[in-house]
Amino acid sequence: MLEQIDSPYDLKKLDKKDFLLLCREIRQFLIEKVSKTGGHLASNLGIVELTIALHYVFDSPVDKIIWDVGHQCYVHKMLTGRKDQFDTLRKFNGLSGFTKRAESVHDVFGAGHSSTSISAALGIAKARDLKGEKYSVVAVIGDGALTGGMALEALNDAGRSETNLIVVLNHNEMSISENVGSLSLYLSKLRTDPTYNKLKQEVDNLLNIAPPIGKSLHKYIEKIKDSVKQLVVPGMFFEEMGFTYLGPIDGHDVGGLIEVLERAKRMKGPILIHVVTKKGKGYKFAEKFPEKFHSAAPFDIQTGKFVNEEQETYSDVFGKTLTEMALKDDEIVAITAAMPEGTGLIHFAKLIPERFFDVGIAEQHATTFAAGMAVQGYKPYFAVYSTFLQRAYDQIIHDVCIQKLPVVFAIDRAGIVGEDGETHQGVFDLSYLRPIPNIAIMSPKDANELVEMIKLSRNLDFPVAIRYPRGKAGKFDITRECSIEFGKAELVCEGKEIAIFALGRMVEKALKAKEILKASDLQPFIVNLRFVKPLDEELILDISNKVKFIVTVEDNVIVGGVGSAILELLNSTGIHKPVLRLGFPDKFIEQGDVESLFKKYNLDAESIANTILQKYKEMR
Ligand SMILES: Cc1ncc(C[n+]2csc(CCOP(=O)(O)OP(=O)(O)O)c2C)c(N)n1
Ligand SMILES: CC(=O)[C@@H](O)[C@H](O)COP(=O)(O)O
Ligand SMILES: [Mg+2]
Repeated sequence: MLEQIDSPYDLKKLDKKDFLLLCREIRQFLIEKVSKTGGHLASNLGIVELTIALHYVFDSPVDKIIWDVGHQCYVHKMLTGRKDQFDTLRKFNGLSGFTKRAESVHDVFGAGHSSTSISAALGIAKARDLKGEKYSVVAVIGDGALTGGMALEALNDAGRSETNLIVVLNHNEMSISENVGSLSLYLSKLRTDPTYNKLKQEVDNLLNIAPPIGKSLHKYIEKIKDSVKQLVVPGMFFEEMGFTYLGPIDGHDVGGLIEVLERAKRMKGPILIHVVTKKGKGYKFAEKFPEKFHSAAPFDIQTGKFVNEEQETYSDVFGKTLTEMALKDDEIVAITAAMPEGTGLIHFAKLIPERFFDVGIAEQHATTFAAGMAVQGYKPYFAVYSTFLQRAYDQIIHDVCIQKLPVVFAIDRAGIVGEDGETHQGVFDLSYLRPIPNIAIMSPKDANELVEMIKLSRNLDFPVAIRYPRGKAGKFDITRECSIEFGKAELVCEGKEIAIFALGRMVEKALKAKEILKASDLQPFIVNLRFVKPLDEELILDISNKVKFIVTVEDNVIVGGVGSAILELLNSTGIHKPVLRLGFPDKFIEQGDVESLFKKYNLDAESIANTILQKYKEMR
């Protein structure tokens, strides 16, 4: 079946009875490919039937299908002519793991971050109406993504509009972890309440025989239908927001899905279709552990085991250290915006559930919620990926920093993250945090320093950001006492003529570059900066005065990063020496494995050494 499909048009030629086999083939394909490349397996396994039905009923790219987050778009990519590229999924120069406008006309709106689809869809629908054009606009959003503020803002706006717009809610009761919040409970109630479903079905059936009955009777039945809903499911959230609610629908029955989508296509105004699916469907390990197979590393299909599973990550170091501290310290609270596994806070959640808060995909709310807890004397640690904290910029400024509240931002996935690509690279946090008054920013060179920084942050009574990378951490000692002094850098090796000021994981690369430079008789000073704000001005100026030229190395964009901070410092103190700032250029960094990307952007040890050598030669 799959062989025959290179476009949605091919799908429409299939007999509906063939869909069962097609679904099986698609699942097999996904499991085989993702077991090698890694990727968002569980979400895609769950959305096979829905994607087929969507492409069967709608005419992409004339009709617009907008995927929220975009992590569940693999089947969509397979059906829109990209299945032959799956060996390159998420690789350097390969197929993106998200929707991407540059990749296909069928990817109407690019994504990676959550909860944008309804806003984008409403914008597209309004543009269509202004231009007097005719096509359907469909947003596909998960129940996790629906916990994001933007999705609710968009529902609020769309519901009161007369715009023709279809929102398909893919309800699998999972975000990455179990979904949270009252909306999630409400959806579960809709999904499981048999009385409601039966009554509703009966009324719906009555309505479906509308032609023979008069207009007034039809209206009357509509009214009854509304009252029944009111009676049985108080609130009817979506209908009261102005949407026509259709559902819940079995999301693994292609025929049923096609029927409801066709019906929705003919209806006017904003429609919400509630589709019930199982995350991970069709692969027993993904069904059992959907959170592990959400963003899966390569794995063995037979055993479901991941490659390198045992090694601990920076996130584990953070989670375990904070848990250890919080077991002895009642004031520590931990907050995540739907990332308990990814941030390592799962360790905390298991042992201290009463002081662990998963607020849903709601980074803005999480930040101000942390501020509120700090006002009441708690010490909140909000663990969040660098890229997702971008969402909460005003909350950091307005709610935390202006009030100088002692919230700690544990910024995970800082620097490049690799395969998730440009939407997820954490290369802006230094630049967006540095200008904010009252916040301290630090970054450990290794896992042990991370342990110490977390301990140091406990007694700082102002906002703090600790940034650390994605990935394996190496050995660490959780009992390590804090030997780091606030605002002080570490002189790692003495040298002459050249100074390298490096931050975080770039310290290791600077040290390797120093080894390479030995062959050219160069011996730079190496400074582990530790602090971006405040900078260790004394040490930086002292070393800068001793050398001919200065190099800064960071895994942030150069614009506004720590190199810029040092340049500003030197400038303000009248030291005018050449400063070579190494970091990421002023562009979005593409997907690929982290080491290839470091190489491409001349940030691997060898390239750093070469660039320094070249600069040194130019100066002589
Ligand atoms: C702003 C933002 N925060 C967090 C994430 C991480 N994230 C990606 S997918 C996801 C869960 C989405 O759940 P849902 O929408 O229900 O989709 P499912 O995987 O269940 O199909 C999360 C938390 C993100 N992409 N964007
Ligand atoms: C789609 C999304 O935003 C997450 O699933 C993300 O891809 C997870 O990244 P990690 O694999 O680094 O936890
Ligand atoms: Mg979900």
